Amino acid sequence: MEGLLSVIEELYQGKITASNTRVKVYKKSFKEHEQARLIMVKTNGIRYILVVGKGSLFDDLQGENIGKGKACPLSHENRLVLNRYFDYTVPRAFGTKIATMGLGDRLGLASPGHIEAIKGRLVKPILAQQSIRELTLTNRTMNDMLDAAAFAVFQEGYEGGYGADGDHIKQESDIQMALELGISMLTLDCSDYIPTGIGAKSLEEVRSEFEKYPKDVQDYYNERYLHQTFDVNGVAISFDEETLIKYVLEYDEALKYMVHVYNEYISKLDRDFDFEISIDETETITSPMAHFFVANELTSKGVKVISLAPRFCGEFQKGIDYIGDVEQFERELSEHALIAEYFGYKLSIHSGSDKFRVFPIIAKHTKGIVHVKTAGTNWLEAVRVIAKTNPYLYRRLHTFALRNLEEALKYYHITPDLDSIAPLDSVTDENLADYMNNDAARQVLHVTYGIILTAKDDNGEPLFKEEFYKTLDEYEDEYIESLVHHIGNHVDTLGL
Ligand SMILES: O=C(O)[C@@H](O)[C@@H](O)[C@H](O)C(=O)CO
Repeated sequence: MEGLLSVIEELYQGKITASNTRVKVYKKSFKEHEQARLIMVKTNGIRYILVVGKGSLFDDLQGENIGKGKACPLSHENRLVLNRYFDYTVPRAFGTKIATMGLGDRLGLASPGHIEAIKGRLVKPILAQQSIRELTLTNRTMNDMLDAAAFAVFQEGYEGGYGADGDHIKQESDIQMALELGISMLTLDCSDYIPTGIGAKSLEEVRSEFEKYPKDVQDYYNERYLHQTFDVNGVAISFDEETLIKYVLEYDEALKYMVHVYNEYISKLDRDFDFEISIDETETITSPMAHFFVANELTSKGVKVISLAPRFCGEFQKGIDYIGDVEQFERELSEHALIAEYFGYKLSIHSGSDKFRVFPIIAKHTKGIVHVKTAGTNWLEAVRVIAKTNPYLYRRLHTFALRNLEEALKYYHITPDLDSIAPLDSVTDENLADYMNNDAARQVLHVTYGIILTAKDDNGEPLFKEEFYKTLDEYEDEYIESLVHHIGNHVDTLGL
């Protein structure tokens, strides 16, 4: 609480000079509401909202009395108070008319940089975006994610609107929980309902599986798709028996789940909402025709999606550029984009971090109406700051990540060439950050975030987490700069 008294006094008098060197004042956060004045500050690495004045906002914010005001911690309860008084701190949906960018923040520290990076661009930020996998691996809750984003928005005085995505949710209990907590977007991960290997089966094999479906279901699909051609914004799509049956076997169960979730939860919401369907985290590549099939079924059942994430050809591995045939990608992407446009939703690009080779293609065909998810790359920028500012910590993280890679591979599919990672003892402290320019090192550090952040020493104390946070706190401006540069490059290359 050192030094807060003088800032509270200044706030009371309405002239913040921020001359107190023990307290960092986030001047952009200054707000007046009726007879209360607020500002965010940091002292000894801890942030507070200082409030002076009177009225219900002053009374509702909970904190310690200091002089003429209060120092309120960034608690969940105080976040809810901010949400009640300042609309811009509440996550909101964006619909289909503007591009959005998922800016996953595994540490709860990246949003100030993200806000700076997208300000004034043709894209809205989904600042709160964490998958159940990420929350589990980092031991965080959905509320931790929502609190961090709302406080960042307040800190930066950013009133342009932001979203909160319950990302890659599979279970109904998680859907319910996330909706109750106030997310504005849900990414329904249907991968558990999509069998793999269907594409490789013979017509006889798939036909005999299809024949096990009730007769009315078989008739339904045959009548809707066989012997017809669909004109999708100039692309002709028609299904032969084998293709149709394979799509039914691949997507029928997933479609049932999508319709169920939409009818049970999404359609009943009394607020605008961005509902995204994800069929990307599976080995089954979504051809444009399969995409059409899924979208056509959803539309006929009244399911309104704001975005849909197909599994594109090639590989969208975490934290590195696109792997695969770029020409084929462009051919297919152009059709995916036309299909999305035809059905009136945004194409969603998952694992969108660092896909610089294909961003111009995505920009060209989606024409600014797209959703791109990033997450791990924001964590990697944090690791870059650690490498530059705390070499000793970086060296320990690096060694630990390589030793524990096997464990992380249970959750992520990556194929790093480990031999291409220079031995740690051959790299000087000044050059440690270069590891963040090596694909294999990036991938290793990308997927081991959970293991690193939750590692404990023999006494059960955090092995890295506290020092990691402390370093980033000390170098918060460097982290902001890094993100502005890196996410700025993403946004530039995407033409947004
Ligand atoms: O790591 C995760 O679980 C998530 O960040 C991603 O799968 C996310 O959906 C994404 O695509 C970020 O690029």
